[in-house]
Amino acid sequence: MVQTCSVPNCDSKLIKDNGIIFYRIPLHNSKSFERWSKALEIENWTPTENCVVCSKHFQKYSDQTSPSEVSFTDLLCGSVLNDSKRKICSMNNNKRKSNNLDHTNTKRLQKGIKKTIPITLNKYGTRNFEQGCFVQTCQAPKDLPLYRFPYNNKHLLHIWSKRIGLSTLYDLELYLDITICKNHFHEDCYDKNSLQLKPNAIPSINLIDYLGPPENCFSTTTNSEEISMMTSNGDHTWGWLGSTEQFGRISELNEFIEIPKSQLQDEKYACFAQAAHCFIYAENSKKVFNIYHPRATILMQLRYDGYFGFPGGLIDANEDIVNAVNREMAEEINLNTDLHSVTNDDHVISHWSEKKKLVLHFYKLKVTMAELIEIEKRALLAQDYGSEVLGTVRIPLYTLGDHYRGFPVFLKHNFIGCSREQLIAALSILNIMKPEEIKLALSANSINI
Ligand SMILES: O=c1[nH]cnc2c1ncn2[C@H]1C[C@H](O)[C@@H](COP(=O)(O)OP(=O)(O)O)O1
Repeated sequence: MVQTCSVPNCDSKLIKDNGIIFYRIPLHNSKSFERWSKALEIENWTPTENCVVCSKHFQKYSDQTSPSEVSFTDLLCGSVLNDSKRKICSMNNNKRKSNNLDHTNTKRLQKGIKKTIPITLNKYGTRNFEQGCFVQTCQAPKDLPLYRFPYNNKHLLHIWSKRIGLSTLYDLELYLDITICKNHFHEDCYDKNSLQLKPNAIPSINLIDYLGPPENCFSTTTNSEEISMMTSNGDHTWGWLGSTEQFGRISELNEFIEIPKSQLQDEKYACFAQAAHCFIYAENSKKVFNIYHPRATILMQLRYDGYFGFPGGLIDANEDIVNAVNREMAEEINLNTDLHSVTNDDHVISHWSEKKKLVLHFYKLKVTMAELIEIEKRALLAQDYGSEVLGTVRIPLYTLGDHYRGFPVFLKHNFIGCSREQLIAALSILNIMKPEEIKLALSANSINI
């Protein structure tokens, strides 16, 4: 059956070389969809995924020639409307009503967590998606055209995913909510006039996880190994999950640099993603096994990706840093923030990574030993316990007689982001350990035992 334009009384047909371009209806963006319906003066419209609108209904394209291959699934229609030069006929710029975006799916994808999550539906009964570029380090202007993920082509989808730093293929429905902007595609990838993506185009520019030539912007081969990794339910991803997510990748040596306190407000850091974490600790003089001086009791956590880290997380847009770290602690360890919360005065240190385009702030929260035990107990009931957080742990701050087991062994684990640097800095700044003790622990070697 030949695809026809969905607008009543329009008989345009999707036929190669007839000069008409077809656009998918933005079903997943309630704001755009509302504007389209109004502009096309169609009431009670319930189009399906296959419905399209032809270029006759767009001012710019009304008398232009389409590219010979029309791929109407690639260009996100909302972005056409966002561009003031290309407005849909008779469209008026109504004030936008806020819609009910569900950020959870995107966050899960960024984390690498495979989960079945309820999707919010907008008033049309279709899915909302978070408009914007999914590449976490993208600094391109927000109004660039956005492209949907090629979720009808698993091979291509897998390559897109890997190029933008998702190490595995997730539930296809999660990809429906996310888009990548034009900033990541070589100019050969799209038609200069229509901005439609060409078949097999893949992102190759301004990507943290792809450093190859930008010309490598079309998928040409079918790699059977890659295909065997593809799954729509994530069951065969063991060994891959969370291994290379952009922010979560293991850091390179000296990748994180301390930001002097006087420079924390610098414009330079404002465009980076920001996260804040917290060092919860209590003074403790009770000897371990009646032998070892514990110095203090400090909580870290085993994360879903196998790394150790501190409670905390990414700061949402327009969210205050201190509010963010308190919110994250409530989510991750069920901290009662009415009793315990950090303030600006609890700031310990901040770092940044130019490569990850990430700024990491670190705060302290001092409690009594009795309170710390309560915090540990409450953590088992946290919303994120068993998924993002696999448990809180105390750090062994003593060293056994072999000069290796204890704190030196703990430091040999894998730590997320700059949490190892944060731990070492806090121990020293808060006078929990002497610099020479820390140095000794860092240089201790298993050959001694
Ligand atoms: O404890 C930490 N110390 C320093 N950096 C950290 C720590 N934990 C995570 N990170 C880095 C690397 C992460 O990918 C980002 C985001 O943090 P995360 O806690 O995973 O964020 P959400 O809970 O997903 O918001 O910060």
